[in-house]
Amino acid sequence: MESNQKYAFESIPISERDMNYWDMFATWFGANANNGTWFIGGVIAAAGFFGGISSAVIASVIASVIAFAFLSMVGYMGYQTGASTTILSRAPFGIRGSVVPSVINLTLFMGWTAVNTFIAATSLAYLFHSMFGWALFGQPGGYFGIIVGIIIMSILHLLSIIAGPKSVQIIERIGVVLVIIFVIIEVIVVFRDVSFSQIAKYQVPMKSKMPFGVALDTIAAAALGWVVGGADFTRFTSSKRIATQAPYVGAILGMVSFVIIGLCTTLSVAVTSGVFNPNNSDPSTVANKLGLGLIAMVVIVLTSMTANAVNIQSGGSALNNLIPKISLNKSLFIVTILSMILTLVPLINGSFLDAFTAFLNYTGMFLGPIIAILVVDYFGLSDGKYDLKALATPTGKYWYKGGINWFAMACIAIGVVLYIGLNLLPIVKATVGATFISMIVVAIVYYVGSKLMRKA
Ligand SMILES: O=c1cc[nH]c(=O)[nH]1
Repeated sequence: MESNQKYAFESIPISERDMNYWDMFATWFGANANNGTWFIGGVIAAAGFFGGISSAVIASVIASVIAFAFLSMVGYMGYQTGASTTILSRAPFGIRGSVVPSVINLTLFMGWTAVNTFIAATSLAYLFHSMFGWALFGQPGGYFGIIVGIIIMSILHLLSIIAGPKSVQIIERIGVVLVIIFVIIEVIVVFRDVSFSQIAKYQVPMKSKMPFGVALDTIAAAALGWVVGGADFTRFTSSKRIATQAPYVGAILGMVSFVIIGLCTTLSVAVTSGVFNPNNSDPSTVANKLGLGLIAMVVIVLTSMTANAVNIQSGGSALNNLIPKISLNKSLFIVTILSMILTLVPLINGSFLDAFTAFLNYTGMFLGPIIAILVVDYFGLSDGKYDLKALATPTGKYWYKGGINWFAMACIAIGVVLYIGLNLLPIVKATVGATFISMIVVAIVYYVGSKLMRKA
């Protein structure tokens, strides 16, 4: 425990770190191979094809190769210091200023937990419909099945975090093997009905076409959403390779494979029904339309558990930084319950796709600048070393002015304004997207500005 009462935090000593290579691979594969990614694959299927290759696949490979390089970097920071991402954010943003990235992390991870839970609950509602004849969501009386689904998923989430990081570790170890087996079965079923060439030849209707840069931004937002949880897990690892390589490989494979599954299943429905509707990209609806039944529903529930175990642990770590008095295990419990309540929002809001798109924009806008600042501060301005005592010491070097580094805050604001502005330019939307450009600009401004201020 790095002590200074109010701002004390736990740095995991090397002797207590027990996450091996497979754990890290499974954690990040399981995190990314999830319902949300599947849904995104279906949505960005609208980007069409480029030279016979799906633009969604190209976008997912490019964006995840770039974005997950930051997961490795943040992973390295966690391994070196034994501290969580939000604790590390005290160095660039200030001990009090770290409240900003912590609140963003907390809302982000609770939001993702809600997204994955909602999709899984929709699947359970389909099962209840076929088993007990309960109405589906969208039909009169359809709230009952989905609410029961949300409660069941939340109980499963509580079980998966019951022993804190230890039970998350067990869930990932077992869950990922099951996910891989079921997904293989599912892919076989999809390609029994529709051939690969039928999918590859499918022309997305002009009115539904998604520009390439938007597809890139969508994957970037999803991938960067994991980056801010990186150190929360690698602080339990004992080698550089486990902390950097395993998350990178696992995350890319999980993300790209589930984008491909979402893409293929959504396009299969479009090929067989003649109607392309990204609103119906959610795995439950698609699986049901393709007659995948029980297998798909099991995959959806399992992937929701493996992804949400990671979401809840990262959300819990953020809450822990905000209110250090609450233990990590209590924080996990609170985050699970709050996420369950948040899952009810799409029931009121009406369109799940609209709520999800707005949420992705929120995450893309804030995460790019925060991650750029975190990484530049550690590797560029601090030579890859933080003073752990000072991270918990008011009056120390991470206290800045009143506990806040206002320059880092201004850089977040620059990044957000830039992201919004770039999104207004059709050329950016059609090509590189706004996320990575705003990250590069923020990184340069923060690096140069900080150097100049240190000299002055
Ligand atoms: O893509 C993401 C990022 C964070 N959490 C998720 O569930 N999905």
